[in-house]
Amino acid sequence: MTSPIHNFSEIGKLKTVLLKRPGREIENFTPDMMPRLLFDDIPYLPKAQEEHDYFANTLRDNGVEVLYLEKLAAEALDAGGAELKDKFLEQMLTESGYAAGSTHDALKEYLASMNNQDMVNKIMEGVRKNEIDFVPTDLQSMAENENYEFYMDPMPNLYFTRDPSATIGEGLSINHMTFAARQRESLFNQIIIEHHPRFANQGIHVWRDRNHSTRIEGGDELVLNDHVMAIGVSQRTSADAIEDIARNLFNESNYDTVIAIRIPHNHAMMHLDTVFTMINYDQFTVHPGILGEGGHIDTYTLTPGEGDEGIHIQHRTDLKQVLKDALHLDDLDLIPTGNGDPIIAGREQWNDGSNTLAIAPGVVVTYNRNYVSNELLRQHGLKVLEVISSELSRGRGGPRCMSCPIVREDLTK
Ligand SMILES: NC(=O)NCCC[C@H](N)C(=O)O
Repeated sequence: MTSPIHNFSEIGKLKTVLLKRPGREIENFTPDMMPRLLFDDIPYLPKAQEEHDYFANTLRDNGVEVLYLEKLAAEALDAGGAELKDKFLEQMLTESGYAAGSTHDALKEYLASMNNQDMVNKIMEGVRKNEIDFVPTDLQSMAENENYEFYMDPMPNLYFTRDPSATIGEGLSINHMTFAARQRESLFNQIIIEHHPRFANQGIHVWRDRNHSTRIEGGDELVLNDHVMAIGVSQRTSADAIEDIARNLFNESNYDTVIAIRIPHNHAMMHLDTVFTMINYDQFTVHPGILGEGGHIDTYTLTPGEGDEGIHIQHRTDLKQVLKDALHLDDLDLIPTGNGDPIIAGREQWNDGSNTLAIAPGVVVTYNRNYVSNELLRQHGLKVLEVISSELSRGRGGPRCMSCPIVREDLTK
């Protein structure tokens, strides 16, 4: 049986990818909600959709099948029938703060009356109070949220499909994410894997599910090859979650090495892939701002062994040598974002200059606005496909963040 998920590298020719076309959720909020929703500005939706379609078409033009999260979620619900729709709604409402009570009942009636696609879109874009003709009588609505406009918040970060789940080999992690603004997102991934005809009952391994208190996000999970991963210890991914997934991978898959890389814990660099990506067999982008004196950074290589609960950990700080050893390479090209200039590097990293999506070894998709980093990539021999990025970048994510690979061809060397 061919697995519907097959992803053994960061750079193998991309065959199928999961995207989310930005919808009303990216403009259904006010400036004072932005920090909590992890946005830095209010995007202009028609332009963001145009840019996203350009991104999707760039992938299609290069032989990639594009799947859409919102469509798969509705199809999964169609496949699961009335029972699944009810179960999903109960879970979504509970995770939105309404486990029971009159507001729960009104929201459930409102959402359940829609067809599955409309319901999925509505949940994603958020439910405002003025949409439902109902006067709440429960204490939560009366005493806590009286002046708040929303019953259910929008989920504007959904177009960063990289993060709520991450494909690894012929399986995936379905992630418990850090901030409330994103925690409901992975429920869509869960119903797709469990109920969509393309994925359900196909023996897909879930290396780690979303029912955890410890945190991990896909932007930190890099599949370097068919047995080595790199995972960021970051604002969004905790060390205990890395140990947990490493243990599961060591026990249940061919993965035998996880390199945990500690990066600064801040909004601009919230995931490892905002500062470090693999783009060819022996080439990586790296933001100079994560490297200390002499190019050092804390790395912890986890392998099966006799340490804590069967894991051996080696601490080293020479990133280049750590990668060369793990990938059995004689040399390695670490390409600095912004060509190492501190002002350009800081500026371009902010707009995802390090966040490249490799669609084949040495072929990358990047934002056009990062022209210094793009030119440098070309000088280092890469083929760079630029996509437009004025509105999409306001959410603080680039081409890798906006894509979840489902199938990549295996590497040939
Ligand atoms: N992999 C990524 O780095 N994704 C970007 C996520 C941006 C989003 N606004 C967030 O803060 O979660």
